[in-house]
Amino acid sequence: MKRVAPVITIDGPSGSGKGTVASLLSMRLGWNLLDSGALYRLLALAASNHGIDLANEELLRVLATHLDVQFLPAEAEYSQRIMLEGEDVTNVIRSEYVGAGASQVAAWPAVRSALLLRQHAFRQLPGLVADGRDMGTVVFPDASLKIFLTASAEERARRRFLQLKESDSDVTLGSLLDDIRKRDARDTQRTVAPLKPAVDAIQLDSTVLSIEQVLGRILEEVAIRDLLKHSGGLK
Ligand SMILES: Nc1ncnc2c1ncn2[C@@H]1O[C@H](COP(=O)(O)OP(=O)(O)O)[C@@H](O)[C@H]1O
Ligand SMILES: Nc1ccn([C@H]2C[C@H](O)[C@@H](COP(=O)(O)OP(=O)(O)O)O2)c(=O)n1
Repeated sequence: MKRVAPVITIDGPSGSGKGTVASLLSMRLGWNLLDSGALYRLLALAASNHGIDLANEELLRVLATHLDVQFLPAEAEYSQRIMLEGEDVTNVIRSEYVGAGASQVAAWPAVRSALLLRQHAFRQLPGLVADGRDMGTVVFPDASLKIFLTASAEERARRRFLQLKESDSDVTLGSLLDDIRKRDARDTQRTVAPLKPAVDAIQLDSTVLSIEQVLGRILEEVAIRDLLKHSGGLK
């Protein structure tokens, strides 16, 4: 019988550390990585490039279906290179402007359905680490391990500020806290696939935990579930 690849999901609000931890975890396990938020970010950027209104659900659905994207394996320590229509947009899609657009396009049911198959295609042996908002609730409800990662809004804004201040001299801590609160509200209150912990998720508050401590907690759960039994141990 064909073995189905196991999945670990990491969901949570912006700045909780999902992307960093998912990327490190996928490298430690030697598993594939799905940064689902990048898909929504790419769609928002493509819409802006093609002059498509973020309120036009039908045009966004068509764009999502035909989105020309590539995720190239990490060359640097922990980042994939992300291409849109042949152009490297790895850094461009990380701006708060694109993040806010992503949160808007992500509220449309037709957009979410159009991106579902693409997300399932990342599920390949030996396993997948998937991060986002609805990985454990909607996209991979049968995941072997589900983590819901949080941190206080103030700590998440502080992290984002440290991350963005080098490349964007306009950002302030106050404006980022405001953006984070707006995005939290939109992502948790939408009708389809809202941000919420799966009933079987382990909740981790990273406010006072380091990245290594969060990774350590997740690796403990991986060991408890014996998730590496087919893939030859940690890298
Ligand atoms: N536990 C942590 N403690 C301190 N900084 C963190 C922690 N987790 C992540 N960070 C930093 O916070 C920023 C946002 O993390 P990221 O992984 O992009 O979050 P998310 O994907 O949840 O939005 C990054 O600069 C990252 O290095
Ligand atoms: N599985 C997902 C992933 C992201 N989204 C939406 C909601 C988020 O505000 C945007 C951007 O997601 P992303 O994970 O890249 O954002 P953060 O790194 O957490 O700030 O996309 C979603 O609706 N479902």
